[in-house]
Amino acid sequence: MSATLWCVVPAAGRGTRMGADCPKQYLPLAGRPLIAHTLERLAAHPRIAGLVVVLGAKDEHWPGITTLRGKPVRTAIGGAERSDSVLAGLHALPSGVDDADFVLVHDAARPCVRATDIVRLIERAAQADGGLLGAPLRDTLKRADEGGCSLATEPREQRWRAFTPQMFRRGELTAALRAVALDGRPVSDEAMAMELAGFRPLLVEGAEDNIKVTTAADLALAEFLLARTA
Ligand SMILES: Nc1ccn([C@@H]2O[C@H](COP(=O)(O)OP(=O)(O)OP(=O)(O)O)[C@@H](O)[C@H]2O)c(=O)n1
Ligand SMILES: C[C@](O)(CO)[C@H](O)COP(=O)(O)O
Repeated sequence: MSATLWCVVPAAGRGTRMGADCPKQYLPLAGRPLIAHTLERLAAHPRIAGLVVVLGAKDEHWPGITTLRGKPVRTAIGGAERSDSVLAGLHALPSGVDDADFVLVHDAARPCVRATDIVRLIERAAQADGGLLGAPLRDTLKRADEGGCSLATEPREQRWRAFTPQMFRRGELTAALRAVALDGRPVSDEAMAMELAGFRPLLVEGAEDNIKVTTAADLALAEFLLARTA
């Protein structure tokens, strides 16, 4: 396996759940746009060769960088769904990234990812069909009715929360995402597309502070977490 991998960074979302006046990946966080923290962490990682950042079609915030920490930064234009954006990012990888090469996919909205978790994912998922960072559910899980009342308690055994990065071979992931796009089947992460294609991605436990910034409350938590690992 190559010593370094390229990373596709889906950053074409609108951040509707955040309810801000700009896409959440450009909101200020500890004095810089949220996306800057994520890209900095990825570009600084010794196992990452370069980045493909997937932008919204009318993204007026992107600063137009082409290198970061001496690593190449390419861009692509995303689509309506996150999976469309990831597929666009895979197409924008350099020709030197073969179909058999592993690539990483990491949400722009996850700025707190730990370098050690990325290493563990790369080392372990390369021994499998690829894999993803995640954490076993540790809280009781409830199924709610429309009124917000608890209907039942769901089993939490063998239930994990999926994070990113997720890591798969370029060719296999591209084919899996193309297949679900053709079927019009929504997938919420790369691993779901790979599962549907018959693969069994390895779940690699990572730190639960690898949060996805989705609502305003997450911004304050992300700021606290970034300060801890500054
Ligand atoms: N069509 C899309 C949708 C999402 N994303 C990216 O995928 C990551 C995770 O998605 P999410 O947290 O859902 O971001 P948004 O789609 O922007 O949020 P919302 O669902 O609240 O609009 C984010 O970095 C987002 O920018 C993307 O590249 N293309
Ligand atoms: C990919 C992901 O971050 C794994 O938890 C998640 O599925 C993204 O979902 P979203 O609804 O696009 O935020």
